[in-house]
Amino acid sequence: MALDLLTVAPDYPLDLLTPAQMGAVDAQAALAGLVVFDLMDRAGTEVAEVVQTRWTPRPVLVLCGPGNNGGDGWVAARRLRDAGWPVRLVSLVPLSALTGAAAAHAARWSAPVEVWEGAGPSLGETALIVDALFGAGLTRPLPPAVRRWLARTTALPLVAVDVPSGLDGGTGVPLGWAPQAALTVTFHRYKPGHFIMPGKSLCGDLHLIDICIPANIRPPDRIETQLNHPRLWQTALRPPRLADHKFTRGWAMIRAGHPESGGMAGAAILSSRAARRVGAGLVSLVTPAALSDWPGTMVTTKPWADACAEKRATGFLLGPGNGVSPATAAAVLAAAATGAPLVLDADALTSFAGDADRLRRGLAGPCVLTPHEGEFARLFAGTPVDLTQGRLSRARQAARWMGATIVLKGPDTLIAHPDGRVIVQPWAPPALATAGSGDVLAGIILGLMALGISASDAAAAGVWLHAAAGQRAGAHGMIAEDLVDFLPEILDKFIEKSLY
Ligand SMILES: NC(=O)C1=CN([C@@H]2O[C@H](COP(=O)(O)OP(=O)(O)OC[C@H]3O[C@@H](n4cnc5c(N)ncnc54)[C@H](OP(=O)(O)O)[C@@H]3O)[C@@H](O)[C@H]2O)[C@@H](O)CC1
Ligand SMILES: Nc1ncnc2c1ncn2[C@@H]1O[C@H](COP(=O)(O)OP(=O)(O)O)[C@@H](O)[C@H]1O
Ligand SMILES: [K+]
Repeated sequence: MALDLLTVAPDYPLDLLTPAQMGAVDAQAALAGLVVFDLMDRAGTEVAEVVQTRWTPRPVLVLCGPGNNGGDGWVAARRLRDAGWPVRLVSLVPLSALTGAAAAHAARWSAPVEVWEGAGPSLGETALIVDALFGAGLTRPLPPAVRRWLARTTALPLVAVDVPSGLDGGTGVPLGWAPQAALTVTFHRYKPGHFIMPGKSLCGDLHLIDICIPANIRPPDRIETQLNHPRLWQTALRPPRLADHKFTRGWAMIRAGHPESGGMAGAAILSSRAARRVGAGLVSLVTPAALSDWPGTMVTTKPWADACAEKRATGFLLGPGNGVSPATAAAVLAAAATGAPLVLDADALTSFAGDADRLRRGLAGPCVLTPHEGEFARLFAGTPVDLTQGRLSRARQAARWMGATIVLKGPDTLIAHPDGRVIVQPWAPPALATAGSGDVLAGIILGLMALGISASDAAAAGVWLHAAAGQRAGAHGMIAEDLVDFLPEILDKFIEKSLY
């Protein structure tokens, strides 16, 4: 699912349901009188529709599993055959093993059935595979023969029903292995695994189908994972007000590195530009070297302790180009002790590698940590965070343990809050993978927090605005410096107009 990030109100359901929550919704739907046979009919019919929209008629092989995912496959096969497509249907289990709605739909299939044997079916003329083997709630790896067969057919496009079979819909992590889909068609609500790597990549293009389960049928427990959306944070963004002066719009302090201490001053400069562009009233680069940047950026060579003592400071950022050192760690703890909003990135995180508990104990106010995978692994090694888990679980554990918002960056940036909620931002142009783009993100989040926006809103809004700037900058030739220049026009779309 591609998305225009410059759209203020894109239309998609935010809630991501775990397989257990989806199961609970199914059960409640049944209690409410919805018939599984009908839901399956709609699901399989829509799969066939999507296939016909994307491909011209061609020999298709539909693989049906033992459960309801397989049931969807029987319906899709029937619809494609009715539409004149050459369809082969392969059932993983003998038909006598099917139950419920899947068995009922299998009974409506009037053409030959191949039952899986040994190494699996021959491919023959097959030009397209529909994978209706297992759904998002798979709890164990694919049978080895199925895995080997699927691994041999990678040259053919594969349409996954609900998820590529083998992918854990709750985490985005394959249970051992899952095939690469060209297209995944899922039902009622997206699952976390559709958006979290490597699941996001394995699903290919995503289609969400409304199978007419009413929206008021919800799982009994709290939905803890959501897609990012402007409506989560848009009202927190505020225009300049008539009575504002620069100090009411926040004063952000950024610690800049010194080349002699292994630091790179350019990173902090990028952050300062971004913090200013999102509206912080004043931004100071606190630096041991004499830096020059945009004339409106305040540059001071005073000691970091003096910056921390500035009572009017409303936010601190440490890390970009700071150098990994005990001095950086000490500077972080000094800023943290003020209780003012804090953003920690890059070297500020790595300076606590092996000693994350010291950072945890030092945090006294709202804090956002913005690690990429490498920084995350270094910081949380040796903590209770289980680094063998997938990104969603790790980000969630880390935020809970640290008591801070964690922005785990990547093509599927996760914004995890200490209360267990995780916001997923699966849309970001890969051109953002360029040095300095993370420094811009840290500066955006800092600027928003310095304006008085909460850590959770600043992180979610910041990640969106950063990705939108990347999208606006275009696919080619974008450098981190460019991102900052697109922020004004992007903010203009998202912030209500100022009256004065
Ligand atoms: N309302 C909705 O949302 C709707 C949902 N719909 C569809 O339902 C799908 C979910 O269906 P589902 O719960 O039946 O799960 P699914 O994966 O098809 O089968 C589980 C079966 O597989 C078996 N099994 C598991 N692993 C195995 C293995 N490695 N090797 C062998 N067997 C294994 C397992 O056996 P068991 O673990 O009990 O031994 C069980 O029998 C969902 O993805 C969507 O496509 C639609 O119909 C429209 C309405
Ligand atoms: N493949 C990708 N697709 C989308 N966004 C990406 C991708 N790779 C990196 N990004 C984003 O680019 C930024 C890179 O940040 P980071 O790794 O800290 O770079 P730097 O430290 O050089 O500024 C992050 O916001 C990250 O989410
Ligand atoms: K499947």
